[in-house]
Amino acid sequence: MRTAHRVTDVVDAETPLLAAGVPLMERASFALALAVASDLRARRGRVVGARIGVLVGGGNNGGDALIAAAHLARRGAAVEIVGVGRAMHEAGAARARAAGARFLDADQDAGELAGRLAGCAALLDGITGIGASSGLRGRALEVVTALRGAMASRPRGERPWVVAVDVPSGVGVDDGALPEGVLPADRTVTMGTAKPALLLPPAEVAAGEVTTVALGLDLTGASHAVVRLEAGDLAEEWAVPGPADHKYTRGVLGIAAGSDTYPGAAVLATSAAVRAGAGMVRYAGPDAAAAQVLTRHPEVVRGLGEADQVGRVQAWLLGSGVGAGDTERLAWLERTLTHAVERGIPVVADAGALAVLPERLPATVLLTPHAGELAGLLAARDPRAGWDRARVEALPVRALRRAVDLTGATVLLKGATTLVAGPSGPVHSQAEATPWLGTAGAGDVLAGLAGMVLASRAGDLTGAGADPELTARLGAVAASVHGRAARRAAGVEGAAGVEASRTRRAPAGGSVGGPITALDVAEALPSVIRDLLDGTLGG
Ligand SMILES: NC(=O)C1=CN([C@@H]2O[C@H](COP(=O)(O)OP(=O)(O)OC[C@H]3O[C@@H](n4cnc5c(N)ncnc54)[C@H](OP(=O)(O)O)[C@@H]3O)[C@@H](O)[C@H]2O)[C@@H](O)CC1
Ligand SMILES: Nc1ncnc2c1ncn2[C@@H]1O[C@H](COP(=O)(O)OP(=O)(O)O)[C@@H](O)[C@H]1O
Ligand SMILES: [K+]
Repeated sequence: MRTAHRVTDVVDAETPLLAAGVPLMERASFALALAVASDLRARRGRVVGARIGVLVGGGNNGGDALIAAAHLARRGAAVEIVGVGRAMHEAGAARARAAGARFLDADQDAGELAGRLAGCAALLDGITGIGASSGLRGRALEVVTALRGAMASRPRGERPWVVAVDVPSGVGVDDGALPEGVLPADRTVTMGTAKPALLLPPAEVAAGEVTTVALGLDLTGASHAVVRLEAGDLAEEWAVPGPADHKYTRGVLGIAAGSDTYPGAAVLATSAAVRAGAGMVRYAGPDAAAAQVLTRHPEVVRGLGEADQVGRVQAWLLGSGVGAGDTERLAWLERTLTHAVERGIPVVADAGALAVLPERLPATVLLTPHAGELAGLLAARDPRAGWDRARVEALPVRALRRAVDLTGATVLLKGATTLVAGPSGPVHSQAEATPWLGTAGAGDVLAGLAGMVLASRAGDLTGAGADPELTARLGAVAASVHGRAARRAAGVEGAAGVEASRTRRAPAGGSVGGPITALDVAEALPSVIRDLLDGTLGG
């Protein structure tokens, strides 16, 4: 599991150590210099003679960069420092100067400065860290903007290797905002613990590979702001049948997906559920879609009539492939959702079901909108806040939290990185998918998979002693398994592929994969789940 902590928690953990004289900045900057040296050795063979540009702001983030610059200069690098803040960490600057680093004229034309920096072997971004709010300004913004332009005009292989100090300067450290003028890093060396922006869209793409420096911070009392589940965590949450289990104890999922207009959604959602190991699927939908489901999956049981006539289920998937004009189906979904909520049955509410939500929902209802659907939901409930798709994409965590507050439900926001949060607990951020997954019907597969995961753990989700944060965690499990199945189907494999998905770059030396259909994703589920449980799945 990868985790990130909020700025206030990091500051609270640093304060007693600093008061006790623990040299946190020494540790941070030494580790930073080591990381830069090791990247330089890997990329160009040696540190000696390498030209390293260092962008320095006025606070301690600049201090980290300056002391690291001193270490690198002592190892023979040709270090060039550019101050872009109103002040400069004095002790750090003195050490860098004493070690032989050169200070470039900070007032020279930004374009000329940028041209010079763009020719460096490596660049350190030490402008701002956790002490600044989102968005660079002033001279810092001017220099970074010019630098981005200068770097973009060079061939990829001739651009400097960019290392961000703690976070890429200018990101929204806690909310993951990515304003204009952030220098995208190849690596971020983060101090003490990862910061939320390093795991959250849209800022995470600017972080590159993340290296965490252990500073000895005591964060045991601090809650995780962001959690990213890894393969071992998924295996722990996955329900594995034992000898005493049978189809009913393994979980029966009711699926009300598909319509005469979109019958395919029924096939995709049921395929995902049965392939992911549902004890049983009861399909409650129109005749034509049911016929297609049963042709493909004879093991599916048809459920007719109202919710209480369909037969017992441990969870429902409602709404995939039901359009806004399908009033009769929508009314049925609304009645079934009410029925399920009254009985404490977990529900995945997807697509059409998002249009018939009651005012308040329990956390055991998992809403699965994409950004457009979430914008619609927020615009309806929070009309004065001006939510639209672009705003949801720019501030996805804020949008997600707002939707949770307004509904009481657990919300899963689909995207290249999928976010899940409930009324309590962290934001889960899963980035295992491949862009090949952006294909029609992929969401129906996720909905069926998520429904099956909830059905298989229904006993833990409801009743006395149930963990109120489990729905969100299981939503994250489904999103991660869905993304991994997409990668397997597309032929993008390995932990390097996970990292490449997150940073939106091609995996080093690996395959970028190829096209897939939504059904391919469902079909890849059994082998991915098997490998997950065998412990052979990386990342
Ligand atoms: N404490 C320690 O010992 C340890 C601290 N550590 C390190 O310290 C970092 C935190 O340092 P911090 O608290 O000094 O704040 P920091 O991130 O440098 O930002 C403040 C500076 O930014 C400037 N600035 C602000 N907004 C801006 C903007 N929009 N655009 C441009 N500039 C802007 C602001 O300028 P001003 O507003 O004064 O003009 C001020 O100069 C942390 O991330 C980690 O790297 C680690 O080494 C562990 C030990
Ligand atoms: N660029 C991307 N990278 C990774 N995953 C993506 C990308 N674009 C979309 N996805 C995933 O594909 C699925 C699309 O779902 P959705 O938008 O509901 O499509 P549909 O309604 O056609 O099923 C979601 O799980 C989403 O996370
Ligand atoms: K920084």
